[in-house]
Amino acid sequence: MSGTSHPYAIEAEDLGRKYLRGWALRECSFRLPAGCVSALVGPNGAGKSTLLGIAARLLRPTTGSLRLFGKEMGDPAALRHVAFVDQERPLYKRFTVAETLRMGRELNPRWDQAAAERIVEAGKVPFGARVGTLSSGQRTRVALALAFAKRAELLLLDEPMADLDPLARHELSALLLSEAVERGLTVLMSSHLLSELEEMCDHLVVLAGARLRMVGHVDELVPAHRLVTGLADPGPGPGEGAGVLPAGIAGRHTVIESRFSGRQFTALLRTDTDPGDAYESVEPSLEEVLLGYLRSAEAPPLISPASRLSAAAPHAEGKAA
Ligand SMILES: Nc1ncnc2c1ncn2[C@@H]1O[C@H](COP(=O)(O)OP(=O)(O)OP(=O)(O)O)[C@@H](O)[C@H]1O
Repeated sequence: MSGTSHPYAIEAEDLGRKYLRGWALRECSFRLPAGCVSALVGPNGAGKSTLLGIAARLLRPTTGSLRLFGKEMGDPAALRHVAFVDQERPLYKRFTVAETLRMGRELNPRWDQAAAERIVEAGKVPFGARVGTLSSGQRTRVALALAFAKRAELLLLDEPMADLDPLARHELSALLLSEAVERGLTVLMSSHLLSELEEMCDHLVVLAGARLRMVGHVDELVPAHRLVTGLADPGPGPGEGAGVLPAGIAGRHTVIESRFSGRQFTALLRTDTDPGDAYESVEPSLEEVLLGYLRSAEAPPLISPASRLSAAAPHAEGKAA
């Protein structure tokens, strides 16, 4: 069972991190409900590791604040709830696997040695091997064993599956899901493998160009869209392209993305009304929605009502704008 009864694992308010080259993360405000398994998605350089690093308190934000289970980041109690698996898997290379687990046991009062050993054994990683001699997938497994055995309520995982083989991915994602259900564990994991995320995650945080593009439960995000095809209106003049979106589409719905092929258009719309019989309209897949938001930087972001800081919540109401 979760040791905290707070409804939100993460509440980020105007969170930003600036480097000399520019913003790595900017104006990031959202909240992540406790108990969800959330995919952190976005292109290379979008700001995913930066967000995870701030949440793990390895990076200081330049702007804004972040609460973990209602506790401000400066509160040492906040960090007890969190385990982080860094993209680089920083482990002591000279330690053996057994020594690494012993270190975990000594540093963490809620340490679950049996869980750590199970995860290591399932990958046939020798306990006597030095970490520096392990393959990258084996090191990932040891890092995940440390994170799981800490018995944290929030797991922050930076590309946890990237160097695991398909069997290990399957096994460890099943473990994540069962822990999430049994212990009310919250997971925020970055990945580029959408197919893998679709099976595992019930929630999405999408970043592009350092800004939030989409946040919410998959069940809320996908049905808020329609993928519409139909005949385009003629373009404004010769040489201006094949056509434009019909006024009934462009004027009545939020167009996330549109494409033209001959006289046909295909548009991803954010809408709760049917575009009408003149068009063919289907619910898009998660991948179609995600790619639409990632390709169209100018499309307005979608932060679901439950993921907005301004939504009704006893502790957040005072801060809502
Ligand atoms: N220490 C740093 N100094 C300067 N710029 C940095 C630093 N760390 C990150 N950045 C920049 O911040 C931006 C966001 O980087 P970040 O690592 O958060 O992206 P990411 O979404 O995790 O990317 P990837 O999918 O490639 O891992 C990038 O443009 C990156 O170059």
